[in-house]
Amino acid sequence: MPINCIRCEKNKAILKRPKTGDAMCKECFFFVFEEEIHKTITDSSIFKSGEKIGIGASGGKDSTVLAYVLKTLNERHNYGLELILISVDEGITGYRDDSLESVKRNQVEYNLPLKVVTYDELYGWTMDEIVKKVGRKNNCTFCGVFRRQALDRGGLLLGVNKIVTGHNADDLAETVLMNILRGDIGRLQRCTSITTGNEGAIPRCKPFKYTYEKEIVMYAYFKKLDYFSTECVYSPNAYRGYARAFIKDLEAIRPRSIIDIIHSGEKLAVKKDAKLPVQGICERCGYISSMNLCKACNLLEGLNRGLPKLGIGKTQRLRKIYNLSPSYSLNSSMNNLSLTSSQMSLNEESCCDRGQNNNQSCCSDKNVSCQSKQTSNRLEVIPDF
Ligand SMILES: Nc1ncnc2c1ncn2[C@@H]1O[C@H](COP(=O)(O)OP(=O)(O)OP(=O)(O)O)[C@@H](O)[C@H]1O
Repeated sequence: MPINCIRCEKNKAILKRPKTGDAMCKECFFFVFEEEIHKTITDSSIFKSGEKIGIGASGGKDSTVLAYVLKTLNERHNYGLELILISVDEGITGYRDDSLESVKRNQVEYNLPLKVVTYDELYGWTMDEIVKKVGRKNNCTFCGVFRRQALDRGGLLLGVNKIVTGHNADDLAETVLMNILRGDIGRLQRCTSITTGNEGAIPRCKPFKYTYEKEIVMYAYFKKLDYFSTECVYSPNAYRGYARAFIKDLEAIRPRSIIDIIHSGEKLAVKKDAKLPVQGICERCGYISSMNLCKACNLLEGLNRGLPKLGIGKTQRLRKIYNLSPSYSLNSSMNNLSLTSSQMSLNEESCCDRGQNNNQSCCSDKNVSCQSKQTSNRLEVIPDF
């Protein structure tokens, strides 16, 4: 016998909410799904009116739904935000080129500006080329490190105040679990925060922190959103895959498990005297780093020197073996970061526009290009945006 929607009590229920098991009609599901995200946003005061927000848009389901829902909520609740899509093209043939086509269609559909930054322009390497060099085993390390930085670089070029990503509750629960398994208390402490990166780079926010992946898929399906759903052609992160499978098993028995793991992660406190990595900046490119050289610079140096394993694993030890000093000057595209697609040079943007503390003196005029050689390859971090 058909049952009625638990919320409106009028329409026929056509779905069962994965998160709660509630039987609902389509319209009520859309509304509660969106309003739960609105509550997450307002409870944690993620945004301030007038801010420019970059949406990390990969063309996948999470970021497509994120763009659609943020646009909806921005209009419905008058957030007063300027929304921009930022896509990173890692240079993965048969994967990112196709997913970027979805982003471009959504850009038109949602009437939002789009900025695409590419690994090729930023680092002088595409992922296809990197995989040829390093093989399939460690390529996810390169991709993850470069993507994180590339999104920040795109955000800096556009002058965004924050970047939002489509990381969802399942992703967070996996990350909590992985950090526990690795005993990584530094990351464990940070990973459940809805906003990260306040200490240096552009703050990153996760409005889907409590949103279940299954509900995102359901929402995208019933809204008929245009997204790309193929897995990356290069080997997936195996370790995360096991954590994911374990969490899916737990969810099947008890859907609350996902939220419970996130809440446990939030409640885990780190002893005051525990030694945590100290956040500084990379002495080569200026990006946030707890070491002299950031991970991206290490990986890039390895690639450019024909030592692709240099940045993987125990970097410091490998640098000693290869007798490499952190101040070695890298003659690569990192030293001349210039985004041809926008005709904007990071060199100018970074040292002139953003006023990083230790570069304050390099120039004060917003429109003047700073010629300082020393700072020319620095990615500006924004201590207080
Ligand atoms: N190439 C990219 N360009 C811009 N943003 C990206 C890119 N890849 C990932 N992101 C951002 O990081 C989030 C998490 O990425 P992840 O690789 O885990 O993919 P996912 O969980 O499949 O998400 P999606 O379904 O949006 O692709 C995405 O939702 C998106 O906001």
